[in-house]
Amino acid sequence: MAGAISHHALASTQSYRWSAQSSRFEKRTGNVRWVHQGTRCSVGRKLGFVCTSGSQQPSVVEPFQLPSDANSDHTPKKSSESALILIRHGESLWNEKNLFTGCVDVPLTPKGVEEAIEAGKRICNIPIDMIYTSSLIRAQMTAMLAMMQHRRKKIPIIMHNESEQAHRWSQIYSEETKKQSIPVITAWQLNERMYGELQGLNKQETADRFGNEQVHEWRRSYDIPPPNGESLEMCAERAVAYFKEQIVPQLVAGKNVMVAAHGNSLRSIIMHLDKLTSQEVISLELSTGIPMLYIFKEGKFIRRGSPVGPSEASVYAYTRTLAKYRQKLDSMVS
Ligand SMILES: O=C(O)[C@@H](CO)OP(=O)(O)O
Repeated sequence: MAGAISHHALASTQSYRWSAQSSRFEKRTGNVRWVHQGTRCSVGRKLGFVCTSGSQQPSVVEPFQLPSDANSDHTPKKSSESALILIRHGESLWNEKNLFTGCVDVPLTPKGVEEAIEAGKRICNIPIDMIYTSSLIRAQMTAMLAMMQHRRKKIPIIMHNESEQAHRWSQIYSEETKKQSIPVITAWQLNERMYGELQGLNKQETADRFGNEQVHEWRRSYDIPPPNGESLEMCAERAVAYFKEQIVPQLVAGKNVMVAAHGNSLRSIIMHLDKLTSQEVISLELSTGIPMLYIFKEGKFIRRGSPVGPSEASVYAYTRTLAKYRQKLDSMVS
């Protein structure tokens, strides 16, 4: 039953608890709100995650092959279980100015840099084998800054496959060095939705001009595109297709993957993972710089919220492998 759920999460250092009495998550912090409806939790504004039913309570699952040494490479396992971390980039300069950004390539603000570093601290105990980012610098900065916090200290390295020459010129000729690195794949398919003629316009001024309702429809509806831009549905056609074709096979192979992308490209992926309807996705909002963890197990994605901090126990108890990996890291330090 839904009342059995107790999840920790999300957008701040506080934890949130499911209340059986009120049938909803009761705490609200900053711009995060959770609303529960029925056994499948839906989505309030600034969603941290969609909660799960009682059958998906945090659990320690059967072990599979553990990394024998956390200092060694995190060898992908023949397992049906792996971790997926989704993270929206930290605040960008145009988020700060409240401008429609879409595919315009703007960097993070100092606050966005802080958010990325903070996000990295939260996931610093989770082994990551591969990173996918969009082709936009705000997502790439976020991924890199977050990885700088990882306790394992592997180096994220961007794979340059844009031409045969770029690929050849970036070869690494040391297996040992390769083992100490994490491949970063950049893909335009994970870019923010193209906002068309709204790109560069102020969101408030646009709402004043066209009305709140119209602008909300452009920003959050599933199938209504902004003028000459992409609807969420159009964005999903490329982002979800890429996710299924390129990222899922890595998870199936037992690799742990981080995806650093954007509000709307991630909304479309979360809509797919959580099987949200086109109505439900309207109220799905993602905060900047908040990592969300899914466990991929036996072909299913199980939402596990966000590590509140590096020392939080619950996320690492979701699978025995994550717990063991963290123990190894702890023992290396002590
Ligand atoms: O401007 C954008 O590109 C996006 C994300 O910042 O805005 P919105 O939240 O309105 O989809």
